[in-house]
Amino acid sequence: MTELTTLIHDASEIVVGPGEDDTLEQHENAALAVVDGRVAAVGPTDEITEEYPPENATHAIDADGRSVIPGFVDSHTHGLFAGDRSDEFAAKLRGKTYQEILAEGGGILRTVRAVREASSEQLLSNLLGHLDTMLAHGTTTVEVKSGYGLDTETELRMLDVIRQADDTHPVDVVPSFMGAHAVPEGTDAEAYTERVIDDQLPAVADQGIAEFCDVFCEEDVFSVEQSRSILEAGIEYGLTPKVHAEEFVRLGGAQLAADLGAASADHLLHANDDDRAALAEAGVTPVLLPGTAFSLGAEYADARAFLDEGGSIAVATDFNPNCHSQSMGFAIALACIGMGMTPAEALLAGTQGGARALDRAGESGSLREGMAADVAIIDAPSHVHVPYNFGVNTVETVLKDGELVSGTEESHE
Ligand SMILES: N=CN[C@@H](CCC(=O)O)C(=O)O
Ligand SMILES: [Zn+2]
Repeated sequence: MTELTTLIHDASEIVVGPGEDDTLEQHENAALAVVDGRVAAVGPTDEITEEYPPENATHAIDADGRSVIPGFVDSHTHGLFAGDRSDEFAAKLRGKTYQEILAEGGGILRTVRAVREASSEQLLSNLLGHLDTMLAHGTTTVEVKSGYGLDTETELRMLDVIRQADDTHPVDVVPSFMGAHAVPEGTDAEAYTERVIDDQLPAVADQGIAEFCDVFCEEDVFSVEQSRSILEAGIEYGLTPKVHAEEFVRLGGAQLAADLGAASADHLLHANDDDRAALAEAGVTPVLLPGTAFSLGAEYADARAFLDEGGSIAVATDFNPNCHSQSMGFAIALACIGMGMTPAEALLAGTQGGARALDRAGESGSLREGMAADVAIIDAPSHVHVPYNFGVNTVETVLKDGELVSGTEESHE
């Protein structure tokens, strides 16, 4: 006999996921039953509690008029790093550009120096701290990239730390190899591309510690041809491609992502209609990162044009030393206020869309029957309060696989 572990009841609403025509499917005055870490039933409280009485539950949570949503799936972060680049934030405000800082050996290259010097223990402690913050803000699955090592030893060390974090922290951590995040000092893009393909990728594949392979396809970083050769080599090793595309200029990364059938193309600030059509046609999830545009003072990606293509899009934090926010709630607020998405569209993009970008749409990002019971309870009666309360964490309680992992039980007894 299966064991009922958790019952959430008397929620003002439970957001299940995308409904017909990509609207929001939700139940009002709702309950959700969890068996063995999975959603067993979701619907009106009176119906669900008839089948699953609260007194039989191992753990009953009275949501008491609050909104219940799927845990956020943050599908693009560089959340493992060391050092402090807050002075670059100030320099950018005085007019320095991101590319100027990188060309002077700052930016990514500065974080590379700090990561190479940091011990694995220090790196793990940094990442676990960020995961705690993410979890408290409702994120239950997060992608973390390597890419601050730029040599085989440090890239492997980063991926090993990401694996350890996944093993020890309640948040699911999805590892992406990004040896091609920048060209390290003392070499050029062409020579370094060969090192990524000949040295780093075989070692990463040998350890089996990455799921995706990502490339910064950008002017003065990696060309479309170099990006293609890295991602094709990654595919040979079983790594699914992702592309940082059209962030500062329109170079062709989106078309490359479409050609390769990548899981996602990310940033896309300068993508045009042809790029959007190609991504939709190829089923590549566009991942929009409004926090990056916000922190760079750049123009936002054209979310409405992506939505008009009809496919699902993702919104993620891009948490990294240049975009220092772990909060999906804030990214969703920016998606609404900066990119004109509706709260429902932005919420779907931060849950189901993120899961698609990580090839996990059948596992997380919605609260349909059979999905992982990854749940955030909002301290407000509607999911609209997530972006409406921008800059404020509205997440009160988080469950991962049906287990309470953040927030207090007392508040719901
Ligand atoms: N654009 C490239 N990479 C990161 C920034 C990483 C950094 O500046 O450390 C991004 O996605 O925004
Ligand atoms: Zn990135």
